[in-house]
Amino acid sequence: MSLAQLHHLSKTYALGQLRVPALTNISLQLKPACFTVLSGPSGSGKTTLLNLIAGIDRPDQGNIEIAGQSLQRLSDNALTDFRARHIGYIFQNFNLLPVLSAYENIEYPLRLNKTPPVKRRQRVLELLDAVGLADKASHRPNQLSGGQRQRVAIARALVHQPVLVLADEPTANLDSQTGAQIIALMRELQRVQQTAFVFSSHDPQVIASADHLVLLKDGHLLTPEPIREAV
Ligand SMILES: Nc1ncnc2c1ncn2[C@@H]1O[C@H](COP(=O)(O)OP(=O)(O)OP(=O)(O)O)[C@@H](O)[C@H]1O
Repeated sequence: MSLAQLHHLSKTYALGQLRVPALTNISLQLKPACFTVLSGPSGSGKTTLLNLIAGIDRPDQGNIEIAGQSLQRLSDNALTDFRARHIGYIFQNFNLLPVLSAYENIEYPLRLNKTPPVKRRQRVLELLDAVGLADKASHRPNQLSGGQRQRVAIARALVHQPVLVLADEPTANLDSQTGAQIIALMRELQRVQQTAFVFSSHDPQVIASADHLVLLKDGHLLTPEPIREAV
């Protein structure tokens, strides 16, 4: 079974008169509850591909289907709504709201999708506990370490029970020990919540944890490794 299918995606950026081809003819299947890592040299198109899968940007050619929904067919508003309901995104710099506490940052997507207060509270407390931050609920981002901020970002990405969580270089701003803890945490959440994760990364620790390694070079897909069974 496939969770997401990418069909012949291409994307070119315009930079003044210059055209920069970022992705060329990418076709790929993403399996449910699987750890997929996009790797490749700087500028190979990893972030561009993540942004297309997330529906943050649209391809020039090709189509993406996630859980049976063709993203191409959705209007901009419907795409935003689809993203809010089905996709979680962990940004490289975490993108937490500085004036909100850890609790409020995690709760934010549930406020947006109008989850009733009692359910919101239950789910936020569950996630705070799952990422080991139950005692830091009232801390603001500037009162947390880098690894703790990353945990808040992970909890926020998972709180609305998306089918797919995307992360751009999830360990890039962490020391290697904290990075290893974050990978182990995401593995555990993947197992418990049955969510699929797709990361972009150069980090050998992240690459070693992949069920499915996808290599990009100059916007082209190199032959992917066979998919290992998800644990
Ligand atoms: N907004 C943009 N305008 C013009 N060119 C862009 C833009 N964003 C990315 N590019 C170009 O598209 C190509 C792919 O960029 P992308 O950021 O997807 O690569 P990446 O593999 O994520 O790189 P890195 O590992 O350095 O983050 C690069 O040549 C980059 O310079």
